[in-house]
Parts: sequence; C-alpha cells; structure tokens
Amino acid sequence: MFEGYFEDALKGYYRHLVIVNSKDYINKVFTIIDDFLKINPRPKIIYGFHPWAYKAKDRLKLFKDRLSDIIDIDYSNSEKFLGQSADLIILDSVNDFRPNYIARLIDMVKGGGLAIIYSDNILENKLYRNSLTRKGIVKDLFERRFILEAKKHRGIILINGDEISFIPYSSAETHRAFKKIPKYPRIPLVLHELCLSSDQNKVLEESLFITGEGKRVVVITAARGRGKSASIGLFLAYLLYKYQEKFNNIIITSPTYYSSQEIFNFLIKGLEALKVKFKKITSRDGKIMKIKVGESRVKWLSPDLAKNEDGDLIIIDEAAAIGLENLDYLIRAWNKVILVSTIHGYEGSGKAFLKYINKLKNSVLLKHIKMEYPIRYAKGDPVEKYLYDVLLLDAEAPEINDFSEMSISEVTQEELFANDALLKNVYGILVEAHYRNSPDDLMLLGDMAFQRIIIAWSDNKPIGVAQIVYEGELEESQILDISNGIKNEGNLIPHRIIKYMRLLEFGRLKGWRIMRIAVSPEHQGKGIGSKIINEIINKAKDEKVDWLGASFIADYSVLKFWIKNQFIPIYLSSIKNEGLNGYSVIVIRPLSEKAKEIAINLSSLLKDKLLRTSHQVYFNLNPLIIVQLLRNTYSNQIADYQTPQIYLEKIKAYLDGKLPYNSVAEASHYFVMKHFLVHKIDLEEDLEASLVARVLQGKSWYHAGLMLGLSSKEVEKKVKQALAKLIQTYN
Ligand SMILES: CC(=O)SCCNC(=O)CCNC(=O)[C@H](O)C(C)(C)COP(=O)(O)OP(=O)(O)OC[C@H]1O[C@@H](n2cnc3c(N)ncnc32)[C@H](O)[C@@H]1OP(=O)(O)O
Ligand SMILES: Nc1ncnc2c1ncn2[C@@H]1O[C@H](COP(=O)(O)OP(=O)(O)OP(=O)(O)O)[C@@H](O)[C@H]1O
Repeated sequence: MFEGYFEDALKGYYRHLVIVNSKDYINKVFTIIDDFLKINPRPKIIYGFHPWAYKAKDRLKLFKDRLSDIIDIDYSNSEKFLGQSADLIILDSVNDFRPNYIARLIDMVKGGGLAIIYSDNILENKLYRNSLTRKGIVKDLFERRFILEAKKHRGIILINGDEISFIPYSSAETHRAFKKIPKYPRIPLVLHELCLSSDQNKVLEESLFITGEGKRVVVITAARGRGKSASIGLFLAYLLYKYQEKFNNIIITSPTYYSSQEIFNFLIKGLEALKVKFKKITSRDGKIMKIKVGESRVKWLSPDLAKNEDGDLIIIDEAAAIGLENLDYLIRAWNKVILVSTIHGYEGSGKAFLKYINKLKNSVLLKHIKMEYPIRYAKGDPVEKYLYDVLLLDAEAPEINDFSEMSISEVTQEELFANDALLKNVYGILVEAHYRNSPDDLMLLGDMAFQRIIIAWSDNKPIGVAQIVYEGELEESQILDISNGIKNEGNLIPHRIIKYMRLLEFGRLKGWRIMRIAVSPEHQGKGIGSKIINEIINKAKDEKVDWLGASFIADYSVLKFWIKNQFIPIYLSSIKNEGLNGYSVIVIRPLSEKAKEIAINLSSLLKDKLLRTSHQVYFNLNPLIIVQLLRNTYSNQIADYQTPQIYLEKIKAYLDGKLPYNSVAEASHYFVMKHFLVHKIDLEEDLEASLVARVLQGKSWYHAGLMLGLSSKEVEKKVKQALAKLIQTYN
C-alpha cells in the first residue's frame, strides 16, 4: 500500500519514518517492509536493540530469518556507528524508547530509505522512562507529544494500535546536493571528485587559509550530517601530500573518539586517491588512531592529552562540546587550529559557541566556513523536519527586546507540554545555555515526576528557567542500601554524601536539588539566575526544606555563581567524568540548623582533601577552580604550629635568587597550606592560582603557565610575589 510513496522517496532522495505502536507489531512491520522491498529489493539494513533485554534476541532472529544481511547494533554502543548509513533502519523499541538512540540511529538512514520504530506500547515498561520514575510515578508527556507530532507531520507513517495516519510528502519539494568543482581548483581534482556536495568542495578550497603565515583558525559549522568530518579528512590528505614539512605533526581531538572516526576514514580515502603511501595504526578494538606518511603523522588524542601536546596543527571536532574553557586553552596553546562543530545538531544548538567565534575574530586571523546541504538525504527531507520538531533540535531562546521588567512564576510540566511555543522557548534556553543538552533531556523535562519548573519572564517571554527535583527524606533501609553501594539515581546528592562521605544522617534531611538552571545567553550576568534562586529559597523555606543543592561539572564561572548565592562547596568527585569531561562538584545552601552543621563539616573535609591531594587527584583541574573551592570552604584545622625558621630563610633565599625553586619546594608547600587553612590575608586570585598550580598541583612552570594563560616567567614572578606576602604574614 505504501510502495508508490517509497518510490517517490527514492526519486526525491528523501526518507520515510514508520512508527508502529501496537501489540501486533511484528505483522505490521513486516507488511511495511514487504512494500519497501518491492522498491528496494536489496537494502542495506541496520537493526538497533539492547541485546541483553527480554526477548530482544528472539525478535532479531525473526527479522534475520526474513531478511538477509542485517547489521545489528547494540544501542549502548551505537556511538561507534555514527558514520554508518543504511537504506532501512529498524529500531526495536519494545524494551526501550529512548530519544538519544532514536535520534542517533534515524540519522543513519539514507535518502530514499526507511526508518521503522516498533513497540508494543511506548508507554509501558521502557528502560529509560523507568529510570525517571520516582516513588513509583512517571509521566508520559514526551511520548504523547511524539505521537501527536507524528500525526501532524508529512512523511511519517503512524500505526497506533490499528489506526493508521499518514500525510505524504513529495519529491517535487526536495533539493539534492551535488558537487561543484571550482574552475581553477587549488586542491587536486581527485579530492574534489570525492566530494558529494558543493559545500564540501568549498571546504577543501577555503581550508587552505590555514596554510598561510602566522596564527590562524579555521571554523567549520553545520547541522548534523552535512559532511564536515569527511571534508576535513580529505583536506588533511592534501596537507600530508603537499605540506609534509610544514604540517608534520597533526592532532585530532574530540570529546569521544567516535565523532572523529569519519575524519580518519576520509583521510585514508584521500590518500589513496592521491596515491600517497601511508601507514595505519589501529587500536586493539579496531579504531584508527594514527596515520603516518613518511615522517609526518596525524594522531587522535583526548582533549586532555591534546592540551599537553606540541604540534603543527590541531583539529578540534565537535568543538562546542568540549567546553569553552578547554577550547580557549587549546587555541592559546596552538598556532594552527581547525574547529569543527555542529550547530543546531542534537548535541546543542551552539549559539554560545558562535558568540565565542565572533569574539575570537577580533584577536586572531579566522575563517568561518558554513555548510548547508545534507549529504545522506536531500534538503527538505520530511524525517529531518519531524525530528527537529519533535525533539526540538533547533529550539532557541526567544529574543527579548524590553528587559525593563521581570517576574518569576512556576509552571507545571502539563502546562509546558500543552503550549508548544512556550516549550520551545524554555527548552531553547536550556539548549543554548547548556551545550550538553540532548534529546533525553526533553523526555526528562516531560516525564520525570516530582519536578518543579520555575520560569523568569521578561517582555512576556521566558528569559531564565530552573528545574528542581525533590531529594532526601530517605527511609533507613534506603540509606543503608546506598551506604552498601546500591545505586539510587533519584537521590543524587544524598547518594554521594552517604556513599563517599559516609554521612548517613544526611539522607534523612529534606532537600531540593536544582537540577538545571539556565539563563538566555544574551542576558546572563544580569542577576536573573540569582533572582530565580531567591524565589526558590523562599518557596523552600515555606515548605520546610533543609537544604537546596546543585551538582554540576566544575566550571569556574558556574561555581562562582553558586558561591555568590551562598551555596557552600561540599564535595568534589575524585574521578573525572570522562563523558562530561570534568569533575563534578556539589554545593548546598543549608536552610536548617542540622543541614548547616553538616555542610560546614563536609566543606572542611573538602578543603582538606584539596590541600592534600591536588597533586595526585586534581592535577588537571583548572587552578582557578581549586582557588575558588579553597577560598569558600570552611577550615577545621588550626594551623597554629610554629613556622620553622629554616623555611623562612629558604624562601628568602629563593626570592633573592640564591636558591632554585625545587630546593625550597617543601617550604613553599608549608606556607601555601597554612595560608589556605588560616586565611589571614586576601591575596589576588591570580597569585593564589599560580601558587595552586605550581605548589599544590605540582605543575611545571610551563604547564602552570598554559593553564593560566601566562608565560613560565610570569607564573614564577607571581609565585615569588605571593610567597613574599606569605612569609610576611605567617612568620
Ligand atoms: C545545576 C546546574 O544547572 S549548574 C549549570 C548552571 N548553568 C549553566 O552553566 C548554563 C549557562 N549559564 C547560565 O545560564 C547562567 O549564567 C547561570 C544560571 C549560571 C547564572 O545566571 P546569571 O543570571 O547569569 O547569573 P547572575 O547574574 O545572577 O549572577 C552573576 C554571577 O554568576 C557568575 N556567572 C556564572 N555564569 C555567568 C555568565 N555566563 N555570565 C555572567 N556571570 C556568570 C558570575 O560569578 C557572576 O558574578 P560576578 O559578575 O560578580 O562575577
Ligand atoms: N564525500 C563523501 N562521500 C561519501 N560519503 C560521504 C561523503 N561525505 C560525507 N559522507 C557520509 O555522510 C555522512 C555524514 O558525513 P560526516 O560524518 O562527515 O558529516 P558531519 O557533518 O561531520 O556530521 P556529524 O555532525 O554527524 O559528525 C557519513 O556517513 C559520511 O560517511
């Protein structure tokens, strides 16, 4: 029955999506697939599932018996397959209906192809949704909207129970990308021939900008799937072919290896086309980690390792996702930088990133290349449109013209999901402010119960938003479970404090965790976030809450925001969260006496941990963050022991240039410890940060300088200045 439509899709290079939400899913899916096979008898097929989930393997077998050559992908590993594409994608949503997986896998369908999501009932017993359950309750606002939007959108075949709805699309409305080789290309024709869109040809030619003299930055931005990674791979092949001397050591970095995989694949394609001999070095699990051409090499490194590496060129893929602080550091340290980033992709819309780029233009030579045309399917594809709308991939914060008045109020999740314009605005603020937002966060916003949403309004539009969840008030048995190592995802802060700090009584207190707070990027720093916090405090006091808290990845300005609002740092994770690229911090604002007592105790333990372990646990943390934590934690130690005279003499000798730093390292460590414990004088932040980096974190002058944006000499000068003050104060 759908054959004719599938044929038109092939003609127009666009896709269809089928959503089967019915107990009789298998028969319904096979009927559709039979139609598709009439048009495309030998499709490349990808099948997504959780292999370990109930009967998931049996269902896969049903498909394997009927269809040949199915590539099955474990959802949890699906990141590895980002560069893949297929004609037919089948998503098993019987055990799990999770926005991130849906978005990621549907992305792989090619023009003319078909994606099928099948489930018995997307509302019943689904893993991700279940993880949002609190006290046995979970909502369904996300799923209802998903179905409602499917009915409204073209190109989406919805089989809900026995009801079918479908509004067809037409090939007359699509535009397919074609390559356009410039008349006088500067890059070899064989590379241009490998491009699939004129945008890719443009990237090849315009990236040559990087080969010019001096410090230079090239920025490539586009929505997902525009072929950014592929074209940079081809360009690198050219550099290795033509500029081996100048670009001898090239580093590629990205938050996860997989987003860079396509760069390597296309680098190889390019080298083969240019007939350049190369060596490929792969990891044990088959990832291409390094390509060597003669003495030159291109190598992948994680952002952290890339920081301490020297080389001629660095490519930062998914640049917006490594955080502006890391970006800033890398751009300072490297002379030639290519930034590749997804704008309006589902890893965040990246306005903050664009703003950063615009600012960067004032200080370095920079070329910004934008790509428009999708590679895998035609421009105008209805499935892309549906995904953008249903997952709000292009949500943006609203423009606020009149900022003179502001008010704060609470909305329910039901009100929010019943008003699409408001939802898009509120979610847009979250996306633009938090570059790490992903489609799962939209489900969380709609489905997690016991959640409160506070909105700040200006000009009748939202300008800031906070999501609060209830935590604590645990039963004794829950507290014991946590202390014995059992997870409790709904109670993040009590979990950390009970498990890692062994403070069981904290679990009994009533808390509100501010899970998210975000202000429109244009209006940050104007007091809006603090006003929202004030409002939350007032509500919490009315409801006899013991503490307000937040947990977030340590970031200098975010930490300052909480400290400014009198939140006390009480916990810093000892292990870096690799996925989020940082250490998480917990801050709380105690409202009851009991909570205050605990907060002071925990905070002094945190200070102690920082002073004792910065060199081994936190050596990679920004020293300015350590300074903020040290300055704003309590001290339970009285460092009133007598300063050894010899330490004083040693530091004096160092300041006079009679001894090198290493000879007096123990003496400086003594004074720095004492300063942060006793805090008799206020030192400037940059002096303290220099002390922290060199003395507590044990960095070399060079690396301390890189961390702080200073030269080695400048850091040493600051350390000396600071030590001079310390020996005067603590003699
Ligand atoms: C649990 C969590 O959600 S933690 C993550 C917090 N959210 C984010 O990081 C998203 C991006 N940032 C934002 O949305 C906002 O900047 C917030 C929510 C952090 C703060 O709200 P704002 O309205 O910008 O802060 P407000 O004006 O009330 O306070 C300003 C103070 O916050 C700090 N601050 C943090 N981020 C910023 C920022 N982007 N711009 C300006 N100040 C900031 C500064 O210390 C500033 O004080 P100072 O100017 O004296 O140094
Ligand atoms: N010139 C090309 N020839 C063949 N396939 C291509 C070409 N360019 C891109 N592709 C394919 O199109 C898909 C998207 O390309 P790529 O990964 O480069 O896009 P991207 O813009 O970097 O997207 P993402 O944001 O998803 O990383 C990949 O599957 C890639 O293999």
